[in-house]
Amino acid sequence: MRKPKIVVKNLTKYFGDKKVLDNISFEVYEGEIFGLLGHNGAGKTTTLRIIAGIIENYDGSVETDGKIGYLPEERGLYRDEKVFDVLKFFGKLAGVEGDKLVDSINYWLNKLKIQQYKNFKVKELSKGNQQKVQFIVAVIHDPDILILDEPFSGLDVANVNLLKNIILELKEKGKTIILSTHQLEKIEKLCDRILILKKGKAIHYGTIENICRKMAYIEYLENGKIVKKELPYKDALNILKENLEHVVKFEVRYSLEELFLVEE
Ligand SMILES: Nc1ncnc2c1ncn2[C@@H]1O[C@H](COP(=O)(O)OP(=O)(O)OP(=O)(O)O)[C@@H](O)[C@H]1O
Repeated sequence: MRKPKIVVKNLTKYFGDKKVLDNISFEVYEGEIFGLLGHNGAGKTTTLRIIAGIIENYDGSVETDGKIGYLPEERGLYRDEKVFDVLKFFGKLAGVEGDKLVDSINYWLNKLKIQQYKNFKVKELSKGNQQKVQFIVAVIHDPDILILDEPFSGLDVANVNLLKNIILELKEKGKTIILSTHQLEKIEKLCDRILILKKGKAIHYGTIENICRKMAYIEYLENGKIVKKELPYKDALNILKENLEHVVKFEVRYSLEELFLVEE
């Protein structure tokens, strides 16, 4: 049995009269990357803020087991201070001291490829690099559970990949990661399981394979020309059988897109 590190049961949250979370339940296991998906306003940030302990007033129960690191959606750092000093400040706040803190800061600055900005003021950094500093704030105290609200927003492709690899490495180390995004293509290959929120309701919960329609991408030769198609798995399989010697490429894919984008 895998150990749950986050257990959310019947979570309901109102802001005034407005119900923004409606009876949400899910678990996140140790060593798992869990994705919260949904359009703007679906309730992702509210869910993460509750798990992080920032919002305390809600119905239902939320249990976490371990030290938490949190990357908020609204990034906020001391802009006039130097990167190193900001990290030292937040590290101390999170209970890390002395050489251990300095080592941790340097480790993460190198890892995120921003060591050269160590003595720059935060405001002198690009938005993407500021975001990396904020990410370091979330991991500086070596948390067991990492809560990342829209970690990829504002990053270019190279940095999205850099951060993805770091998240995968943290998972390998047994960390539990929950992240939110409204850009499903960013997490399709990253998350072990997902929860799709729609207007405060959980509409799908499980592995991407179970939630999504199984599709296939196929490339085959027809009359000397290459035909490229993405179609339902079963149909692709038929083409594969009929054109076995002409098939160049066959890949199984999962279409989250359709399901995610459907509006009532
Ligand atoms: N402090 C607040 N006071 C009142 N309403 C709020 C507050 N915080 C969030 N809401 C409302 O709750 C709903 C859910 O917001 P939330 O930020 O959780 O969604 P989200 O899925 O994270 O969206 P986004 O991708 O835009 O951040 C929205 O309708 C939002 O306007």
